[in-house]
Amino acid sequence: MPRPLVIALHGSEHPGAAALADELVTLVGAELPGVQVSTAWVDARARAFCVDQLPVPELVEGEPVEGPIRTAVPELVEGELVEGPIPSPVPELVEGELVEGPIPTPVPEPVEGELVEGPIPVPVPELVEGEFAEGEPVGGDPVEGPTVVPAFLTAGYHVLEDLPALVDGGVVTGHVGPDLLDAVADRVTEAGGPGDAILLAAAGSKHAEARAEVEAAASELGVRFGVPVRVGYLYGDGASIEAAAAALIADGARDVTVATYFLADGLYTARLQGLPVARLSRPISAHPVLVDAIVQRYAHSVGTTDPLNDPAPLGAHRLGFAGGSAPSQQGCVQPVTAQGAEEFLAGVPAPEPYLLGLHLNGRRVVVAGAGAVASRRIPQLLDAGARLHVVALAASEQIRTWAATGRLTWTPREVTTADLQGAWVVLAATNDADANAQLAQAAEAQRIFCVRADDVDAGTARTPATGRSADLRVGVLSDTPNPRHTAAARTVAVEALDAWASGKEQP
Ligand SMILES: C[C@@]1(CC(=O)O)c2cc3[nH]c(cc4nc(cc5[nH]c(cc(n2)[C@H]1CCC(=O)O)[C@@](C)(CC(=O)O)[C@@H]5CCC(=O)O)C(CC(=O)O)=C4CCC(=O)O)c(CCC(=O)O)c3CC(=O)O
Ligand SMILES: NC(=O)C1=CN([C@@H]2O[C@H](COP(=O)(O)OP(=O)(O)OC[C@H]3O[C@@H](n4cnc5c(N)ncnc54)[C@H](O)[C@@H]3O)[C@@H](O)[C@H]2O)C=CC1
Repeated sequence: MPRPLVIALHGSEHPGAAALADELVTLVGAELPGVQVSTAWVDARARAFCVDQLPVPELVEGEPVEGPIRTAVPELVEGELVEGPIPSPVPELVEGELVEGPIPTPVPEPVEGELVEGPIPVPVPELVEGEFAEGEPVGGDPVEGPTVVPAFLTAGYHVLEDLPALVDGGVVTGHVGPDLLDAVADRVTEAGGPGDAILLAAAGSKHAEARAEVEAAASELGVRFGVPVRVGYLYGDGASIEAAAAALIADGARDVTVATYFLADGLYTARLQGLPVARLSRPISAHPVLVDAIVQRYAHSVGTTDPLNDPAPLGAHRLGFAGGSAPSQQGCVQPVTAQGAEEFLAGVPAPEPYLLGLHLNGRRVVVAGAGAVASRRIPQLLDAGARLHVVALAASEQIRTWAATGRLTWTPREVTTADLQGAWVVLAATNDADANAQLAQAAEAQRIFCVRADDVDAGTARTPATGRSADLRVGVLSDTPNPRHTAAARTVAVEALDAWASGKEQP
């Protein structure tokens, strides 16, 4: 029974918000066959408007949600597209009983009036004020509660306080914002930008950390497009959008593109129309990058055995550009140059790796590739208690066995930088140098240590030969990486320590 997915959106009285919710349910649902996907709006007044069509006061960020969170799942009719945000009760299904009324997806080919066979999917949850309903599937395993993916650009009030307080018995993943720069950049290009400067238009927040996320997005956009970028806020502290536009113009910009840092059109984006700029990019909307970010977070959450204790879900993790042209200083450790080698040979001491014992118990470690190298290193990571996520096109028999017995998760597909979400360490051990390079670069940007199996100097860590003697752990690296020499030295060290220990024990 796959865990249901709830995509949490801010919500707005503007029809753009409901349209986005519908599109996301369709597009994300298509990526996650068999998973019940719904949306929920966090903002109470926006929801009230959409559900009841009542006028609402202007939205004010930072106010608690009152009343129930409602999913935007409308009455479900088999064979018809979901339209509109109005929820309606869906009958509970009982195995062996006649199905009456509308049939909730994803019942496999349900026919009204016929007996339901096989496992019964959890019904669309009946909503309880202040929490998500917990469904008990009839005759199946208990459902652990939904995975809630906050479709928010920054971790401000709603993501950090509001949403976690509302979710009971499920898991809230990290917000999607850190993954969406590619989508924002696409929208800028699509609009004919960037021109000679970019004005990044964001909602704003009272949380300084949330504003820092926007500033970081701005600087990454600047790197990508090579033009000045300023942030302008439509709400909250920080420079207003009008002030930021004026500042860009005062700096000489004459061909400004507004990069709209919103998921959908809403109350705020209307204000962008009056700005003295050359062009506006459209909101991110249902960009494939957003769909992928939601799918990835869901996939990670169901891959965890202990989701509520997962150190990752609420974290904000900035991802680099997937396939983008980041500058070299954002990449990994500089490759060894001819000059570097000469210096080394001339006796200039080279910086050496710092040996550290990592406590990985319960921490997410991502392994890209599942061949010989991954298979050799995974046992030590399992011994350390790491929560292992393997992403690889094909996996060794050993790794498939570990996956089958729940020791780790294996996702059989190409690795992407989004897989780094929540990781503390990544092993780039595919035999695809480009994939390894992209991972290493994105890991560098997020300060996740990365071992590159195919190019030690392009990673930020390397793997020692390890061994144990009684209560001692031995790790050996060599100044010039040399696995055989290193492994042999490890064996010598372990034997010497064993002899030393047995010598001490003798009277
Ligand atoms: C730089 C380093 C970076 C990193 O961390 O990945 C790295 C890099 C490379 N290894 C290569 C080959 C092999 N490495 C092994 C074995 C080990 N390799 C390990 C560490 C390191 N390997 C890091 C250096 C640590 C240091 O010395 O300071 C050990 C110690 C730890 C571990 O991996 O668990 C482990 C001993 C395990 C044990 O016995 O306990 C075998 C043997 C086998 O596979 O059975 C082979 C193949 C057969 C052979 O050649 O002997 C290649 C060539 C690839 C190619 O040809 O394309 C590269 C790439 C390159 O050199 O650039
Ligand atoms: N550091 C070390 O000790 C060693 C490093 N190497 C290097 O490490 C790399 C891996 O070596 P092996 O494990 O022996 O290779 P392998 O061929 O046994 O396994 C490669 C794995 O990468 C996966 N893969 C390939 N492209 C992928 C992509 N885009 N996304 C996700 N998965 C992908 C494959 O499905 C497979 O699981 C090689 O490039 C090799 O040069 C090789 C031997 C030892």
